Amino acid sequence: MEVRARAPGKIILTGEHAVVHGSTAVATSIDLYTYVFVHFSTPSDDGDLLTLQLKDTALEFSWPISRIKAAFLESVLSCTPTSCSVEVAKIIAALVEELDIPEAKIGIASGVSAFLWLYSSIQGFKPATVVVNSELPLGSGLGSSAAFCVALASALLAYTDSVSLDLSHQGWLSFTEKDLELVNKWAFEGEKIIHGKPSGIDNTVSSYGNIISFKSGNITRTKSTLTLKMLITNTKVGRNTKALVAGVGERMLRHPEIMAFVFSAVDSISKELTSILKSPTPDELSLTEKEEKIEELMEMNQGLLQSMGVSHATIETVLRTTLKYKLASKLTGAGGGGCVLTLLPTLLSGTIVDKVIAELESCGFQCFIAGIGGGGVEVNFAMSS
Ligand SMILES: Nc1ncnc2c1ncn2[C@@H]1O[C@H](COP(=O)(O)OP(=O)(O)O)[C@@H](O)[C@H]1O
Ligand SMILES: C[C@@](O)(CCOP(=O)(O)O)CC(=O)O
Ligand SMILES: [Mg+2]
Repeated sequence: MEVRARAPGKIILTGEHAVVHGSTAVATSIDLYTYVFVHFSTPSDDGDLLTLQLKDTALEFSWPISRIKAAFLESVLSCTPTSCSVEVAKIIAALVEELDIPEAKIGIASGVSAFLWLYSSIQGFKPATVVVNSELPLGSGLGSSAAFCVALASALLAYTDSVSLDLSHQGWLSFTEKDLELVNKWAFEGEKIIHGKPSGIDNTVSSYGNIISFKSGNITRTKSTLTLKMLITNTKVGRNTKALVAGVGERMLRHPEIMAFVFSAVDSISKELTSILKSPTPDELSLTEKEEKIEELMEMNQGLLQSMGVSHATIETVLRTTLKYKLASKLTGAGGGGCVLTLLPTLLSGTIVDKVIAELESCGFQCFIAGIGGGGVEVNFAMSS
């Protein structure tokens, strides 16, 4: 029995961090995917191992099923999405500790922990080989952690009675709305292990795709009347979402009144963006006006993110560089390095785009334009690894 799942990454247009504290955020899927392939062992297969191959980091881990059973003491198998208890988190941490992950790749430990929780909760103690690879840069603000959890939850649920999928379907297949809700809830449990306190926006966009407005777990799908073109610049400065989210939480505790105003301003920015995206765009003039308004909202959001303490010297360099070409930018995701978005207005000449990309790349950054607003997670029963 084999299945492959693919889940998209995302960009947050407005509202990161503030969304963790109850503000509205607007995000959209991008056409870069994380793939999870699962081969469930059959009696004819040799061995009794659970193997995890992480292609992006060239790491492979194997556990004898007996070792996992002995560590967990009792089954955590569950039909409904469940949070990892403190006791089980300790057991998983001990299993991960034994792996001796090299210090340079230690960020992967949280992903392996999320894997162990999702695997044992959805599949129990069964031998299998799980292979993960991604088109997304890891830890850069494009939601690789959520895409990992969504693809993993989807592949692990695919053959269970909890979802209804046509197993004879050839090619990529979507889940029903009800099944997507289940996938999304399981993925959120994985994100909790990786992020500590996720808002849930990343796993929701990765599950459902498209453009969404998200506030305190409530999702509004937004049908945009304009096609946004965003340049994504990866500063290549690695960072960790969990630490950045915790940092904003601490600033909130130190300055509750001020931060409440900051979060409320972000909420208004996201609401205004949603209404701009939804309103009709009858002609070129209104398109230009809308793009100018979006640029202003992005600049204001960036200022507020700076006040939350999540910008970075490299992000400021991208902002300064794009401003020379009269282009507006903001960080996307957790910040502290990672990726920056620059709106490329529809009427902007290709020469300017080429020039700005060349200047950003001369600073050592990596630029790309991803397709945005595509569909969410899908599974495929016909593709081998
Ligand atoms: N393809 C992958 N393989 C292994 N672990 C992954 C993969 N994608 C994400 N992860 C896990 O997610 C972490 C990155 O998540 P995070 O800091 O939230 O950044 P982002 O979600 O913006 O990429 C990685 O350090 C790792 O633990
Ligand atoms: C900072 C935050 O708003 C987004 C984090 O996104 P990413 O992991 O940096 O891709 C956190 C969250 O919403 O859970
Ligand atoms: Mg993440």
